[in-house]
Amino acid sequence: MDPSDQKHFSAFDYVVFALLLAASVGIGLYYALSGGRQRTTQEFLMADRSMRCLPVSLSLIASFQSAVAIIGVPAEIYTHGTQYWFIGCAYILGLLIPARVFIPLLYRLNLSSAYQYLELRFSKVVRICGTLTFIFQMVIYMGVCVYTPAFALNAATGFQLWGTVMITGLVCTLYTTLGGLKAVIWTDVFQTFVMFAGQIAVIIVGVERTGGMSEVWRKVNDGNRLAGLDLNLDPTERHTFWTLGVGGVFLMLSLYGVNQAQVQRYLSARTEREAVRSCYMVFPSLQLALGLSCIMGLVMFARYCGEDFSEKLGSSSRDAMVIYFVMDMLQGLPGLPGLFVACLFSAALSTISSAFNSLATVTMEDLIKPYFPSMSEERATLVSKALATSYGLLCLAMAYLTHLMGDSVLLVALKIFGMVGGPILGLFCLGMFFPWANSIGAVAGLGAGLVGALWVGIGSIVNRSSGAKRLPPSCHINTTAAFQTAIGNVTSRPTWLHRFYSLSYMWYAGFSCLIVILVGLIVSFLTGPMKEGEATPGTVYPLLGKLLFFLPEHMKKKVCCVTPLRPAVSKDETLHVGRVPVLPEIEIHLNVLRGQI
Ligand SMILES: O=C(O)CCCC[C@@H]1SC[C@@H]2NC(=O)N[C@@H]21
Ligand code: NA
Repeated sequence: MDPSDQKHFSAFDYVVFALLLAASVGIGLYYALSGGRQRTTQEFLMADRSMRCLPVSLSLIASFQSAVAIIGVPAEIYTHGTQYWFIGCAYILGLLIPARVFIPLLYRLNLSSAYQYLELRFSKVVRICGTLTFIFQMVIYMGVCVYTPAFALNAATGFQLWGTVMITGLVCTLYTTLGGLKAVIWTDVFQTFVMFAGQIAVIIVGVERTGGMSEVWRKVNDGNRLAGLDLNLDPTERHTFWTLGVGGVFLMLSLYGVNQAQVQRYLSARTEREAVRSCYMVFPSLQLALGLSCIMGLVMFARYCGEDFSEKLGSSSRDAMVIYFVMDMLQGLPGLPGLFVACLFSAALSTISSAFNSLATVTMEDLIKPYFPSMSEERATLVSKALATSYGLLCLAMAYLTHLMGDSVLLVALKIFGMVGGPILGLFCLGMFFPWANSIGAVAGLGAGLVGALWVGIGSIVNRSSGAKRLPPSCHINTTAAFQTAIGNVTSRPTWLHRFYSLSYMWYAGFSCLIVILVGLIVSFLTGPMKEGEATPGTVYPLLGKLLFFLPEHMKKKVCCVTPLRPAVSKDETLHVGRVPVLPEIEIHLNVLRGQI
Protein backbone atom coordinates (compact mmCIF):
# COMPACT_ATOMS: atom_id res chain seq x y z
CA MET A 1 0.00 0.00 0.00
CA ASP A 2 1.66 3.24 -1.06
CA PRO A 3 1.64 5.92 1.69
CA SER A 4 -0.40 8.37 -0.40
CA ASP A 5 -3.28 5.93 -0.33
CA GLN A 6 -3.09 5.24 3.40
CA LYS A 7 -5.95 6.66 5.41
CA HIS A 8 -5.21 8.42 8.66
CA PHE A 9 -6.96 8.90 11.98
CA SER A 10 -7.95 12.20 13.54
CA ALA A 11 -7.13 12.80 17.20
CA PHE A 12 -10.81 12.15 18.01
CA ASP A 13 -10.53 8.64 16.55
CA TYR A 14 -7.69 7.81 18.87
CA VAL A 15 -9.82 9.08 21.77
CA VAL A 16 -12.71 6.75 20.84
CA PHE A 17 -10.33 3.79 20.58
CA ALA A 18 -8.65 4.65 23.89
CA LEU A 19 -12.10 4.96 25.55
CA LEU A 20 -12.91 1.38 24.51
CA LEU A 21 -9.74 0.01 26.07
CA ALA A 22 -10.26 2.11 29.20
CA ALA A 23 -13.88 0.93 29.56
CA SER A 24 -12.80 -2.70 29.30
CA VAL A 25 -10.06 -2.29 31.90
CA GLY A 26 -12.54 -0.37 34.07
CA ILE A 27 -14.99 -3.27 34.07
CA GLY A 28 -12.14 -5.61 34.93
CA LEU A 29 -11.12 -3.41 37.84
CA TYR A 30 -14.72 -3.14 39.05
CA TYR A 31 -15.03 -6.91 39.34
CA ALA A 32 -11.61 -7.18 40.92
CA LEU A 33 -12.71 -4.85 43.72
CA SER A 34 -16.38 -5.81 44.13
CA GLY A 35 -18.29 -8.95 45.04
CA GLY A 36 -16.02 -11.63 46.42
CA ARG A 37 -13.04 -9.71 44.97
CA GLN A 38 -12.11 -12.78 42.92
CA ARG A 39 -10.78 -14.68 45.90
CA THR A 40 -12.14 -18.13 44.98
CA THR A 41 -11.92 -20.16 41.78
CA GLN A 42 -15.72 -20.45 41.93
CA GLU A 43 -15.92 -16.70 41.42
CA PHE A 44 -12.83 -16.22 39.23
CA LEU A 45 -13.56 -19.11 36.88
CA MET A 46 -17.32 -19.67 37.24
CA ALA A 47 -18.69 -16.21 38.12
CA ASP A 48 -20.23 -17.79 41.22
CA ARG A 49 -22.71 -19.57 38.90
CA SER A 50 -24.87 -16.50 39.35
CA MET A 51 -25.25 -15.15 35.79
CA ARG A 52 -28.60 -14.40 34.08
CA CYS A 53 -29.39 -15.37 30.48
CA LEU A 54 -28.99 -11.97 28.75
CA PRO A 55 -25.32 -11.31 29.58
CA VAL A 56 -24.52 -14.98 29.08
CA SER A 57 -26.10 -15.00 25.62
CA LEU A 58 -24.27 -11.82 24.52
CA SER A 59 -21.04 -13.29 25.85
CA LEU A 60 -21.71 -16.53 23.95
CA ILE A 61 -21.90 -14.55 20.70
CA ALA A 62 -18.86 -12.42 21.45
CA SER A 63 -16.72 -15.45 22.21
CA PHE A 64 -16.71 -16.70 18.62
CA GLN A 65 -17.40 -13.52 16.70
CA SER A 66 -14.05 -11.81 16.46
CA ALA A 67 -12.30 -9.49 14.05
CA VAL A 68 -11.92 -12.59 11.88
CA ALA A 69 -15.65 -12.50 11.09
CA ILE A 70 -15.83 -8.68 10.95
CA ILE A 71 -13.06 -8.59 8.32
CA GLY A 72 -13.13 -12.09 6.83
CA VAL A 73 -16.84 -12.36 6.01
CA PRO A 74 -17.11 -9.11 3.99
CA ALA A 75 -13.95 -10.13 2.11
CA GLU A 76 -15.52 -13.54 1.44
CA ILE A 77 -18.76 -11.96 0.14
CA TYR A 78 -16.86 -9.47 -2.02
CA THR A 79 -14.75 -12.23 -3.60
CA HIS A 80 -17.17 -15.16 -3.87
CA GLY A 81 -20.71 -13.77 -3.48
CA THR A 82 -23.32 -14.41 -0.77
CA GLN A 83 -23.09 -18.22 -0.72
CA TYR A 84 -21.46 -18.05 2.73
CA TRP A 85 -24.69 -16.50 4.09
CA PHE A 86 -26.25 -19.97 4.03
CA ILE A 87 -24.18 -20.84 7.10
CA GLY A 88 -27.07 -19.15 8.89
CA CYS A 89 -29.13 -22.28 8.20
CA ALA A 90 -26.67 -24.23 10.36
CA TYR A 91 -27.48 -21.96 13.33
CA ILE A 92 -30.89 -23.62 13.77
CA LEU A 93 -29.74 -27.15 14.58
CA GLY A 94 -26.37 -25.76 15.70
CA LEU A 95 -28.10 -24.12 18.68
CA LEU A 96 -31.15 -26.36 19.12
CA ILE A 97 -29.09 -29.51 19.78
CA PRO A 98 -26.87 -27.80 22.41
CA ALA A 99 -29.99 -26.39 24.10
CA ARG A 100 -31.86 -29.71 24.11
CA VAL A 101 -29.00 -32.21 24.56
CA PHE A 102 -25.60 -30.87 25.62
CA ILE A 103 -26.62 -28.19 28.13
CA PRO A 104 -29.07 -30.31 30.16
CA LEU A 105 -26.65 -33.22 30.33
CA LEU A 106 -23.58 -31.12 31.21
CA TYR A 107 -25.40 -28.71 33.54
CA ARG A 108 -26.87 -31.48 35.69
CA LEU A 109 -23.41 -32.92 36.28
CA ASN A 110 -22.49 -29.62 37.99
CA LEU A 111 -19.10 -29.46 36.31
CA SER A 112 -16.55 -26.63 36.17
CA SER A 113 -14.80 -27.86 33.05
CA ALA A 114 -16.42 -29.62 30.09
CA TYR A 115 -13.61 -32.18 30.20
CA GLN A 116 -14.60 -33.40 33.68
CA TYR A 117 -17.41 -35.05 31.72
CA LEU A 118 -14.84 -37.18 29.88
CA GLU A 119 -13.44 -38.52 33.15
CA LEU A 120 -16.92 -39.26 34.48
CA ARG A 121 -17.91 -41.09 31.29
CA PHE A 122 -14.54 -42.61 30.37
CA SER A 123 -11.33 -42.13 32.38
CA LYS A 124 -8.79 -39.55 33.51
CA VAL A 125 -6.65 -40.29 30.42
CA VAL A 126 -9.52 -39.38 28.08
CA ARG A 127 -10.12 -36.19 30.09
CA ILE A 128 -6.50 -35.15 29.73
CA CYS A 129 -6.48 -35.92 25.97
CA GLY A 130 -9.60 -33.80 25.53
CA THR A 131 -8.14 -30.95 27.57
CA LEU A 132 -4.85 -30.91 25.70
CA THR A 133 -6.66 -30.98 22.34
CA PHE A 134 -8.80 -28.03 23.42
CA ILE A 135 -5.74 -26.08 24.57
CA PHE A 136 -4.05 -26.75 21.21
CA GLN A 137 -7.13 -25.51 19.32
CA MET A 138 -7.68 -22.34 21.37
CA VAL A 139 -4.04 -21.24 21.50
CA ILE A 140 -3.79 -21.26 17.70
CA TYR A 141 -7.21 -19.63 17.33
CA MET A 142 -6.23 -16.90 19.82
CA GLY A 143 -3.15 -16.13 17.75
CA VAL A 144 -5.34 -15.57 14.68
CA CYS A 145 -7.69 -13.34 16.69
CA VAL A 146 -4.94 -11.12 18.02
CA TYR A 147 -3.14 -10.88 14.71
CA THR A 148 -6.12 -10.15 12.45
CA PRO A 149 -7.11 -6.63 13.54
CA ALA A 150 -3.52 -5.48 13.92
CA PHE A 151 -2.48 -6.82 10.49
CA ALA A 152 -5.51 -5.39 8.70
CA LEU A 153 -5.07 -1.96 10.28
CA ASN A 154 -1.39 -1.91 9.49
CA ALA A 155 -2.01 -2.80 5.84
CA ALA A 156 -4.73 -0.20 5.33
CA THR A 157 -3.65 2.65 7.59
CA GLY A 158 -0.01 2.07 8.46
CA PHE A 159 -1.12 1.61 12.10
CA GLN A 160 1.88 0.27 14.06
CA LEU A 161 1.42 -3.54 13.75
CA TRP A 162 3.23 -5.15 16.68
CA GLY A 163 2.54 -2.23 18.99
CA THR A 164 -1.19 -2.82 18.45
CA VAL A 165 -0.77 -6.55 18.99
CA MET A 166 1.02 -5.84 22.27
CA ILE A 167 -1.63 -3.33 23.45
CA THR A 168 -4.46 -5.73 22.62
CA GLY A 169 -2.77 -8.64 24.35
CA LEU A 170 -1.81 -6.70 27.46
CA VAL A 171 -5.14 -4.87 27.96
CA CYS A 172 -6.95 -8.17 27.55
CA THR A 173 -4.65 -10.05 29.92
CA LEU A 174 -5.07 -7.24 32.45
CA TYR A 175 -8.84 -7.18 32.76
CA THR A 176 -9.17 -10.96 32.42
CA THR A 177 -6.66 -11.54 35.21
CA LEU A 178 -8.22 -8.80 37.37
CA GLY A 179 -11.91 -9.53 37.03
CA GLY A 180 -12.23 -13.21 36.09
CA LEU A 181 -15.23 -14.63 34.26
CA LYS A 182 -17.59 -11.90 35.54
CA ALA A 183 -15.39 -9.22 33.95
CA VAL A 184 -15.00 -11.27 30.76
CA ILE A 185 -18.77 -11.71 30.42
CA TRP A 186 -19.63 -8.05 31.13
CA THR A 187 -16.88 -6.72 28.86
CA ASP A 188 -18.22 -9.12 26.20
CA VAL A 189 -21.67 -7.51 26.62
CA PHE A 190 -20.23 -4.00 26.22
CA GLN A 191 -17.98 -5.06 23.33
CA THR A 192 -20.82 -6.78 21.46
CA PHE A 193 -22.76 -3.49 21.35
CA VAL A 194 -19.65 -1.66 20.10
CA MET A 195 -19.17 -4.38 17.48
CA PHE A 196 -22.72 -4.03 16.10
CA ALA A 197 -22.56 -0.19 16.24
CA GLY A 198 -19.36 -0.09 14.22
CA GLN A 199 -20.72 -2.39 11.50
CA ILE A 200 -24.04 -0.54 11.26
CA ALA A 201 -22.25 2.81 10.94
CA VAL A 202 -20.11 1.54 8.07
CA ILE A 203 -23.13 0.09 6.25
CA ILE A 204 -25.22 3.28 6.57
CA VAL A 205 -22.41 5.57 5.41
CA GLY A 206 -21.31 3.06 2.76
CA VAL A 207 -24.77 2.78 1.16
CA GLU A 208 -25.21 6.55 1.19
CA ARG A 209 -21.81 7.11 -0.43
CA THR A 210 -22.37 4.44 -3.06
CA GLY A 211 -25.49 6.14 -4.35
CA GLY A 212 -28.22 4.62 -2.18
CA MET A 213 -29.84 1.22 -1.75
CA SER A 214 -31.15 0.86 -5.30
CA GLU A 215 -27.74 1.64 -6.79
CA VAL A 216 -26.06 -0.90 -4.47
CA TRP A 217 -28.71 -3.52 -5.32
CA ARG A 218 -28.32 -2.91 -9.07
CA LYS A 219 -24.50 -3.25 -8.98
CA VAL A 220 -24.63 -6.34 -6.79
CA ASN A 221 -27.15 -7.93 -9.13
CA ASP A 222 -25.19 -7.11 -12.27
CA GLY A 223 -22.04 -8.33 -10.54
CA ASN A 224 -23.70 -11.70 -10.04
CA ARG A 225 -22.90 -11.57 -6.31
CA LEU A 226 -26.28 -12.75 -5.09
CA ALA A 227 -25.87 -16.50 -4.88
CA GLY A 228 -28.91 -18.73 -5.25
CA LEU A 229 -29.46 -22.06 -3.50
CA ASP A 230 -26.56 -24.22 -4.67
CA LEU A 231 -27.63 -27.82 -4.08
CA ASN A 232 -24.51 -29.26 -5.70
CA LEU A 233 -23.65 -32.44 -3.76
CA ASP A 234 -19.94 -32.41 -4.65
CA PRO A 235 -18.12 -32.40 -1.25
CA THR A 236 -15.10 -30.69 -2.79
CA GLU A 237 -17.26 -27.71 -3.80
CA ARG A 238 -16.11 -25.08 -1.28
CA HIS A 239 -19.43 -23.41 -0.38
CA THR A 240 -22.77 -25.04 -1.18
CA PHE A 241 -25.99 -25.29 0.79
CA TRP A 242 -24.79 -28.73 2.01
CA THR A 243 -21.26 -27.76 3.05
CA LEU A 244 -22.53 -24.63 4.86
CA GLY A 245 -25.98 -25.75 6.03
CA VAL A 246 -25.06 -29.32 7.05
CA GLY A 247 -21.27 -29.21 7.46
CA GLY A 248 -21.82 -25.96 9.35
CA VAL A 249 -23.98 -27.77 11.94
CA PHE A 250 -20.99 -29.86 13.05
CA LEU A 251 -18.91 -26.67 13.20
CA MET A 252 -21.55 -24.99 15.38
CA LEU A 253 -21.92 -28.04 17.66
CA SER A 254 -18.13 -28.13 18.16
CA LEU A 255 -18.33 -24.48 19.32
CA TYR A 256 -21.74 -24.02 21.00
CA GLY A 257 -22.11 -27.59 22.21
CA VAL A 258 -18.83 -28.77 23.69
CA ASN A 259 -16.26 -25.95 23.49
CA GLN A 260 -15.11 -25.07 27.01
CA ALA A 261 -15.48 -21.32 26.41
CA GLN A 262 -19.21 -21.77 25.74
CA VAL A 263 -19.82 -24.60 28.22
CA GLN A 264 -18.27 -22.45 30.96
CA ARG A 265 -20.83 -19.73 30.16
CA TYR A 266 -23.71 -22.17 30.29
CA LEU A 267 -22.42 -23.47 33.64
CA SER A 268 -22.05 -19.91 35.00
CA ALA A 269 -25.82 -19.42 34.57
CA ARG A 270 -27.79 -19.42 37.80
CA THR A 271 -30.17 -22.23 36.69
CA GLU A 272 -30.30 -24.76 33.85
CA ARG A 273 -33.30 -22.94 32.42
CA GLU A 274 -31.32 -19.66 32.24
CA ALA A 275 -28.53 -21.55 30.48
CA VAL A 276 -30.91 -23.05 27.90
CA ARG A 277 -32.60 -19.68 27.37
CA SER A 278 -29.21 -17.99 26.83
CA CYS A 279 -28.49 -20.54 24.09
CA TYR A 280 -31.81 -19.83 22.33
CA MET A 281 -31.17 -16.07 22.62
CA VAL A 282 -27.91 -16.48 20.71
CA PHE A 283 -29.85 -17.31 17.52
CA PRO A 284 -31.23 -13.86 16.56
CA SER A 285 -28.04 -12.02 17.49
CA LEU A 286 -25.89 -14.48 15.55
CA GLN A 287 -28.12 -14.05 12.49
CA LEU A 288 -27.83 -10.26 12.88
CA ALA A 289 -24.03 -10.46 13.12
CA LEU A 290 -23.90 -12.69 10.03
CA GLY A 291 -26.28 -10.42 8.11
CA LEU A 292 -24.39 -7.24 8.96
CA SER A 293 -21.05 -8.64 7.82
CA CYS A 294 -22.57 -10.04 4.60
CA ILE A 295 -24.28 -6.72 3.79
CA MET A 296 -21.01 -4.92 4.47
CA GLY A 297 -19.39 -7.19 1.87
CA LEU A 298 -22.12 -6.38 -0.67
CA VAL A 299 -21.82 -2.62 -0.11
CA MET A 300 -18.07 -2.91 -0.48
CA PHE A 301 -18.55 -4.76 -3.77
CA ALA A 302 -20.97 -2.12 -5.08
CA ARG A 303 -18.47 0.59 -4.15
CA TYR A 304 -15.37 -0.97 -5.73
CA CYS A 305 -16.52 -3.54 -8.25
CA GLY A 306 -14.99 -1.72 -11.22
CA GLU A 307 -11.61 -1.10 -9.62
CA ASP A 308 -8.97 -3.76 -9.28
CA PHE A 309 -7.22 -3.64 -5.91
CA SER A 310 -3.97 -5.34 -6.76
CA GLU A 311 -1.93 -2.13 -7.15
CA LYS A 312 -3.61 -0.35 -4.18
CA LEU A 313 -3.16 -3.06 -1.57
CA GLY A 314 -0.03 -4.59 -2.96
CA SER A 315 0.69 -7.99 -1.51
CA SER A 316 -1.72 -7.81 1.44
CA SER A 317 -4.80 -9.96 1.00
CA ARG A 318 -8.46 -9.15 0.47
CA ASP A 319 -8.82 -8.94 4.27
CA ALA A 320 -6.95 -5.62 4.40
CA MET A 321 -9.25 -4.32 1.68
CA VAL A 322 -12.17 -4.28 4.15
CA ILE A 323 -10.32 -1.82 6.38
CA TYR A 324 -9.37 0.25 3.36
CA PHE A 325 -13.08 0.35 2.37
CA VAL A 326 -14.11 1.37 5.90
CA MET A 327 -11.49 4.11 6.15
CA ASP A 328 -12.47 5.31 2.68
CA MET A 329 -16.16 5.48 3.68
CA LEU A 330 -15.65 7.04 7.09
CA GLN A 331 -12.99 9.58 6.06
CA GLY A 332 -13.95 13.07 7.16
CA LEU A 333 -16.48 11.83 9.72
CA PRO A 334 -14.50 12.41 12.94
CA GLY A 335 -14.89 9.61 15.47
CA LEU A 336 -16.36 7.06 13.07
CA PRO A 337 -13.04 5.57 11.94
CA GLY A 338 -12.22 5.36 15.66
CA LEU A 339 -15.60 3.69 16.27
CA PHE A 340 -14.85 1.05 13.66
CA VAL A 341 -11.39 0.40 15.03
CA ALA A 342 -13.05 0.10 18.46
CA CYS A 343 -15.53 -2.34 16.86
CA LEU A 344 -12.65 -4.39 15.45
CA PHE A 345 -10.79 -4.53 18.74
CA SER A 346 -13.99 -5.18 20.71
CA ALA A 347 -14.53 -8.22 18.54
CA ALA A 348 -10.97 -9.31 19.08
CA LEU A 349 -10.80 -8.58 22.83
CA SER A 350 -14.09 -10.32 23.63
CA THR A 351 -12.90 -13.48 21.90
CA ILE A 352 -9.38 -13.45 23.29
CA SER A 353 -10.53 -12.82 26.87
CA SER A 354 -12.96 -15.74 26.61
CA ALA A 355 -10.15 -17.92 25.30
CA PHE A 356 -7.75 -16.86 28.09
CA ASN A 357 -10.30 -17.48 30.78
CA SER A 358 -11.41 -20.87 29.45
CA LEU A 359 -7.79 -21.97 28.99
CA ALA A 360 -6.98 -20.97 32.58
CA THR A 361 -10.08 -22.82 33.78
CA VAL A 362 -9.32 -26.14 32.08
CA THR A 363 -5.64 -25.96 32.99
CA MET A 364 -6.56 -25.41 36.63
CA GLU A 365 -9.53 -27.82 36.80
CA ASP A 366 -8.23 -30.60 34.56
CA LEU A 367 -4.46 -30.48 34.76
CA ILE A 368 -3.57 -29.03 38.17
CA LYS A 369 -6.33 -29.57 40.76
CA PRO A 370 -6.57 -33.35 40.28
CA TYR A 371 -2.88 -33.62 41.18
CA PHE A 372 -2.90 -31.07 44.02
CA PRO A 373 -6.20 -31.80 45.79
CA SER A 374 -4.99 -30.16 48.98
CA MET A 375 -4.21 -26.84 47.23
CA SER A 376 -5.82 -23.99 49.14
CA GLU A 377 -8.42 -21.75 47.49
CA GLU A 378 -6.34 -18.60 47.48
CA ARG A 379 -3.33 -20.42 46.04
CA ALA A 380 -5.54 -22.02 43.37
CA THR A 381 -6.96 -18.59 42.48
CA LEU A 382 -3.49 -17.12 42.33
CA VAL A 383 -2.32 -19.91 40.00
CA SER A 384 -5.41 -19.37 37.82
CA LYS A 385 -4.50 -15.68 37.48
CA ALA A 386 -0.91 -16.57 36.64
CA LEU A 387 -2.21 -18.99 34.00
CA ALA A 388 -4.41 -16.27 32.42
CA THR A 389 -1.36 -14.03 32.17
CA SER A 390 0.92 -16.72 30.76
CA TYR A 391 -1.68 -17.69 28.15
CA GLY A 392 -1.82 -14.01 27.22
CA LEU A 393 1.87 -13.92 26.49
CA LEU A 394 1.72 -17.27 24.65
CA CYS A 395 -0.98 -15.87 22.39
CA LEU A 396 1.26 -12.99 21.29
CA ALA A 397 3.74 -15.62 20.12
CA MET A 398 0.95 -17.42 18.25
CA ALA A 399 0.06 -14.13 16.54
CA TYR A 400 3.45 -14.22 14.91
CA LEU A 401 2.79 -17.79 13.71
CA THR A 402 -0.41 -16.55 12.05
CA HIS A 403 1.74 -14.02 10.24
CA LEU A 404 3.24 -16.99 8.40
CA MET A 405 -0.06 -18.70 7.46
CA GLY A 406 -0.99 -16.41 4.59
CA ASP A 407 -4.53 -17.72 3.93
CA SER A 408 -7.63 -15.56 4.43
CA VAL A 409 -8.09 -15.31 8.21
CA LEU A 410 -11.68 -16.57 8.01
CA LEU A 411 -10.43 -19.69 6.24
CA VAL A 412 -7.72 -20.25 8.86
CA ALA A 413 -10.20 -19.94 11.75
CA LEU A 414 -12.81 -22.21 10.16
CA LYS A 415 -10.14 -24.81 9.34
CA ILE A 416 -8.88 -24.79 12.95
CA PHE A 417 -12.44 -25.33 14.26
CA GLY A 418 -12.97 -28.11 11.75
CA MET A 419 -9.65 -29.90 12.18
CA VAL A 420 -9.45 -29.73 15.98
CA GLY A 421 -12.98 -28.88 17.16
CA GLY A 422 -14.45 -31.71 15.09
CA PRO A 423 -12.57 -34.53 16.84
CA ILE A 424 -13.45 -33.08 20.28
CA LEU A 425 -17.13 -32.98 19.23
CA GLY A 426 -16.78 -36.60 18.12
CA LEU A 427 -15.34 -37.58 21.51
CA PHE A 428 -18.29 -36.06 23.39
CA CYS A 429 -20.84 -37.57 20.98
CA LEU A 430 -19.17 -40.97 21.38
CA GLY A 431 -19.53 -40.67 25.14
CA MET A 432 -23.04 -39.21 25.21
CA PHE A 433 -24.82 -41.23 22.53
CA PHE A 434 -23.07 -44.62 22.53
CA PRO A 435 -23.09 -46.38 25.94
CA TRP A 436 -20.90 -49.22 24.64
CA ALA A 437 -17.95 -46.85 24.03
CA ASN A 438 -15.08 -47.39 26.47
CA SER A 439 -11.94 -45.40 27.30
CA ILE A 440 -9.65 -47.24 24.91
CA GLY A 441 -12.14 -46.66 22.10
CA ALA A 442 -12.38 -43.00 23.05
CA VAL A 443 -8.62 -42.42 22.95
CA ALA A 444 -8.24 -44.41 19.71
CA GLY A 445 -11.16 -42.53 18.17
CA LEU A 446 -9.80 -39.12 19.14
CA GLY A 447 -6.38 -40.00 17.74
CA ALA A 448 -7.86 -41.26 14.46
CA GLY A 449 -10.06 -38.18 14.14
CA LEU A 450 -7.15 -35.80 14.68
CA VAL A 451 -4.93 -37.70 12.24
CA GLY A 452 -7.67 -37.72 9.59
CA ALA A 453 -8.48 -34.02 10.05
CA LEU A 454 -4.87 -32.86 10.13
CA TRP A 455 -4.10 -35.02 7.09
CA VAL A 456 -6.82 -33.47 4.94
CA GLY A 457 -6.26 -29.98 6.36
CA ILE A 458 -2.52 -29.83 5.96
CA GLY A 459 -2.77 -31.73 2.67
CA SER A 460 -5.07 -29.05 1.28
CA ILE A 461 -2.65 -26.29 2.33
CA VAL A 462 0.37 -28.10 0.87
CA ASN A 463 -1.50 -28.86 -2.34
CA ARG A 464 -3.15 -25.42 -2.47
CA SER A 465 -6.14 -27.41 -3.71
CA SER A 466 -8.70 -25.60 -1.63
CA GLY A 467 -8.30 -22.54 -3.84
CA ALA A 468 -11.78 -21.57 -4.93
CA LYS A 469 -12.74 -19.98 -8.25
CA ARG A 470 -12.77 -16.21 -7.60
CA LEU A 471 -15.50 -14.28 -9.41
CA PRO A 472 -13.93 -11.50 -11.52
CA PRO A 473 -14.24 -8.12 -9.73
CA SER A 474 -15.98 -6.47 -12.69
CA CYS A 475 -19.42 -4.88 -12.15
CA HIS A 476 -21.09 -6.50 -15.12
CA ILE A 477 -20.47 -10.18 -15.41
CA ASN A 478 -22.01 -12.02 -18.33
CA THR A 479 -22.46 -15.48 -16.95
CA THR A 480 -21.04 -17.26 -20.00
CA ALA A 481 -17.63 -15.59 -19.58
CA ALA A 482 -17.62 -16.41 -15.87
CA PHE A 483 -18.70 -19.94 -16.70
CA GLN A 484 -15.88 -20.27 -19.25
CA THR A 485 -13.24 -19.25 -16.66
CA ALA A 486 -14.74 -21.72 -14.18
CA ILE A 487 -14.71 -24.60 -16.66
CA GLY A 488 -11.26 -23.58 -17.89
CA ASN A 489 -9.74 -24.56 -14.53
CA VAL A 490 -10.69 -28.24 -14.78
CA THR A 491 -7.49 -30.14 -15.56
CA SER A 492 -7.08 -33.90 -16.18
CA ARG A 493 -9.09 -36.35 -14.02
CA PRO A 494 -7.94 -35.58 -10.46
CA THR A 495 -6.57 -38.56 -8.47
CA TRP A 496 -8.63 -39.68 -5.46
CA LEU A 497 -5.94 -38.21 -3.19
CA HIS A 498 -6.24 -34.85 -4.95
CA ARG A 499 -10.00 -35.02 -4.50
CA PHE A 500 -9.50 -35.94 -0.83
CA TYR A 501 -7.34 -32.84 -0.36
CA SER A 502 -9.98 -30.79 -2.15
CA LEU A 503 -12.64 -31.68 0.44
CA SER A 504 -14.39 -28.46 1.42
CA TYR A 505 -13.02 -27.24 4.77
CA MET A 506 -16.67 -26.87 5.86
CA TRP A 507 -16.78 -30.69 6.02
CA TYR A 508 -13.70 -31.03 8.24
CA ALA A 509 -15.73 -30.91 11.47
CA GLY A 510 -18.31 -33.45 10.30
CA PHE A 511 -15.69 -35.69 8.68
CA SER A 512 -13.42 -35.84 11.75
CA CYS A 513 -16.38 -36.20 14.13
CA LEU A 514 -17.64 -39.24 12.26
CA ILE A 515 -14.14 -40.80 12.19
CA VAL A 516 -13.90 -40.47 15.99
CA ILE A 517 -17.30 -42.14 16.46
CA LEU A 518 -16.64 -44.96 13.95
CA VAL A 519 -13.13 -45.80 15.15
CA GLY A 520 -14.20 -45.30 18.76
CA LEU A 521 -17.05 -47.80 18.43
CA ILE A 522 -14.99 -50.35 16.50
CA VAL A 523 -12.16 -50.29 19.05
CA SER A 524 -14.67 -50.38 21.93
CA PHE A 525 -16.36 -53.50 20.54
CA LEU A 526 -12.98 -55.11 19.89
CA THR A 527 -11.79 -54.43 23.44
CA GLY A 528 -14.99 -55.32 25.28
CA PRO A 529 -17.82 -52.77 25.04
CA MET A 530 -19.31 -51.21 28.18
CA LYS A 531 -22.69 -52.54 29.26
CA GLU A 532 -25.84 -50.46 29.68
CA GLY A 533 -25.81 -48.99 33.17
CA GLU A 534 -22.06 -49.36 33.63
CA ALA A 535 -21.51 -45.77 32.61
CA THR A 536 -21.70 -43.16 35.38
CA PRO A 537 -25.37 -42.20 35.71
CA GLY A 538 -26.25 -39.00 33.88
CA THR A 539 -23.39 -39.20 31.38
CA VAL A 540 -25.31 -40.95 28.61
CA TYR A 541 -28.10 -39.27 26.61
CA PRO A 542 -30.85 -41.75 25.59
CA LEU A 543 -30.49 -40.83 21.92
CA LEU A 544 -31.36 -44.23 20.43
CA GLY A 545 -34.11 -44.61 22.98
CA LYS A 546 -35.63 -41.37 21.65
CA LEU A 547 -35.02 -42.18 17.99
CA LEU A 548 -36.60 -45.63 18.40
CA PHE A 549 -39.57 -44.17 20.29
CA PHE A 550 -41.92 -46.40 18.31
CA LEU A 551 -40.42 -49.64 19.74
CA PRO A 552 -42.14 -51.28 22.74
CA GLU A 553 -40.32 -50.77 26.05
CA HIS A 554 -38.80 -54.27 26.36
CA MET A 555 -37.39 -54.03 22.82
CA LYS A 556 -35.86 -50.64 23.60
CA LYS A 557 -34.30 -52.05 26.77
CA LYS A 558 -32.68 -54.79 24.69
CA VAL A 559 -31.34 -52.40 22.08
CA CYS A 560 -29.64 -50.03 24.48
CA CYS A 561 -29.51 -46.85 26.50
CA VAL A 562 -32.87 -45.86 27.77
CA THR A 563 -31.54 -44.54 31.08
CA PRO A 564 -33.23 -41.20 31.52
CA LEU A 565 -31.13 -38.09 32.07
CA ARG A 566 -30.60 -37.07 35.69
CA PRO A 567 -33.53 -34.95 36.91
CA ALA A 568 -33.01 -31.20 36.52
CA VAL A 569 -31.44 -29.88 39.69
CA SER A 570 -33.73 -27.12 40.94
CA LYS A 571 -32.22 -23.92 42.34
CA ASP A 572 -32.86 -24.61 46.02
CA GLU A 573 -31.43 -28.13 45.80
CA THR A 574 -28.14 -26.75 44.53
CA LEU A 575 -28.24 -24.28 47.38
CA HIS A 576 -29.06 -27.16 49.70
CA VAL A 577 -25.87 -28.95 48.65
CA GLY A 578 -24.18 -25.75 49.69
CA ARG A 579 -22.41 -23.42 47.27
CA VAL A 580 -19.14 -25.30 47.62
CA PRO A 581 -19.50 -27.64 44.62
CA VAL A 582 -18.77 -31.18 45.70
CA LEU A 583 -16.58 -32.96 43.14
CA PRO A 584 -19.10 -34.39 40.64
CA GLU A 585 -17.95 -37.95 41.26
CA ILE A 586 -18.73 -37.62 44.97
CA GLU A 587 -21.91 -35.63 44.36
CA ILE A 588 -23.23 -38.35 42.07
CA HIS A 589 -22.69 -40.99 44.71
CA LEU A 590 -24.39 -38.67 47.20
CA ASN A 591 -27.34 -38.47 44.80
CA VAL A 592 -27.37 -42.25 44.42
CA LEU A 593 -27.47 -42.55 48.19
CA ARG A 594 -30.29 -40.01 48.21
CA GLY A 595 -32.00 -42.24 45.68
CA GLN A 596 -32.20 -39.33 43.23
CA ILE A 597 -31.00 -41.45 40.30
O1 LIG B 1 -15.13 -14.77 14.02
C1 LIG B 1 -14.31 -15.62 14.38
O2 LIG B 1 -13.42 -15.42 15.21
C2 LIG B 1 -14.39 -17.03 13.83
C3 LIG B 1 -15.12 -17.09 12.54
C4 LIG B 1 -16.55 -17.52 12.70
C5 LIG B 1 -16.65 -18.73 13.60
C6 LIG B 1 -17.94 -19.47 13.49
S1 LIG B 1 -18.70 -19.42 11.95
C7 LIG B 1 -20.23 -19.96 12.56
C8 LIG B 1 -20.38 -19.28 13.92
N1 LIG B 1 -20.92 -17.98 13.75
C9 LIG B 1 -20.11 -17.04 14.28
O3 LIG B 1 -20.39 -15.84 14.34
N2 LIG B 1 -18.98 -17.57 14.74
C10 LIG B 1 -19.00 -19.03 14.52
NA1 NA C 1 -15.37 -11.53 19.92
